[in-house]
Amino acid sequence: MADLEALHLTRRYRQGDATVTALEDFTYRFPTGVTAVVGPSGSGKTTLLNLLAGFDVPTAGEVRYGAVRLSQLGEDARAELRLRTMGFVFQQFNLVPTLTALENVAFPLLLAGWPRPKRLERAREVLEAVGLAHRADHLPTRLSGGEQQRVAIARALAPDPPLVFADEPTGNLDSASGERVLELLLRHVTGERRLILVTHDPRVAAHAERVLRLEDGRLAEVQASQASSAERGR
Ligand SMILES: Nc1ncnc2c1ncn2[C@@H]1O[C@H](COP(=O)(O)OP(=O)(O)OP(=O)(O)O)[C@@H](O)[C@H]1O
Repeated sequence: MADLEALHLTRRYRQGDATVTALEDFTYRFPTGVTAVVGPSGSGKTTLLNLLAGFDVPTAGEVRYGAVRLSQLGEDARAELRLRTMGFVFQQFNLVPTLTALENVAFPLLLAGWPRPKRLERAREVLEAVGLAHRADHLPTRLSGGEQQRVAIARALAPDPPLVFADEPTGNLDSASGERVLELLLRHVTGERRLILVTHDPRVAAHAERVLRLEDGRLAEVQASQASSAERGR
């Protein structure tokens, strides 16, 4: 995948007469592999993710994917770019409650225009990879939290995106389920792929090759972690 770079990224919100600076002058070129983003509550982690994914537009600065400047794309083009290149895993799973596990996983493939037999085949394959082939026909309410998050991961990974964003993916899970979910995500990040992982949990951040620490909306520190690609069998 093309380089991913944030340049002087700044996001301010107006709140009545006051201005809140959620992110200020954030510049970083994201290498391939796993990057964790840590920092206290309110330090700008989710704001950063939303800007990198083009869900939100910066007040100043920009995000570049290779030659593409995200801020020069309209909303539809950003949505299209997300469909083609990005996967998302959130703390709240965000599965569609009226769709089965299989249909949830196949959903982004439907949006991307895959024909039905191909998308069902791929969805089955990815559900199998997260150990949930036997739950394919279940609605999310009939799955445990850990299982729901594994379905969400299968959904994020089904189109084989080169860039995956995960915002506190283990935040709602017990430690055993959290470990399993994390392992599934990490397994995907080979070659030129990137995983950008927001977390409060130092045990989760320890799996990243580098840890970015935000403080008051600023990039306060970039720390190389002990985790290495070799360690993860890449
Ligand atoms: N839509 C908004 N309107 C106004 N202020 C906002 C908005 N979104 C975020 N903020 C403010 O921007 C700052 C950064 O918020 P952000 O959600 O990015 O932090 P975070 O590090 O992800 O926090 P947490 O760990 O609690 O999720 C906070 O002060 C927050 O209150």
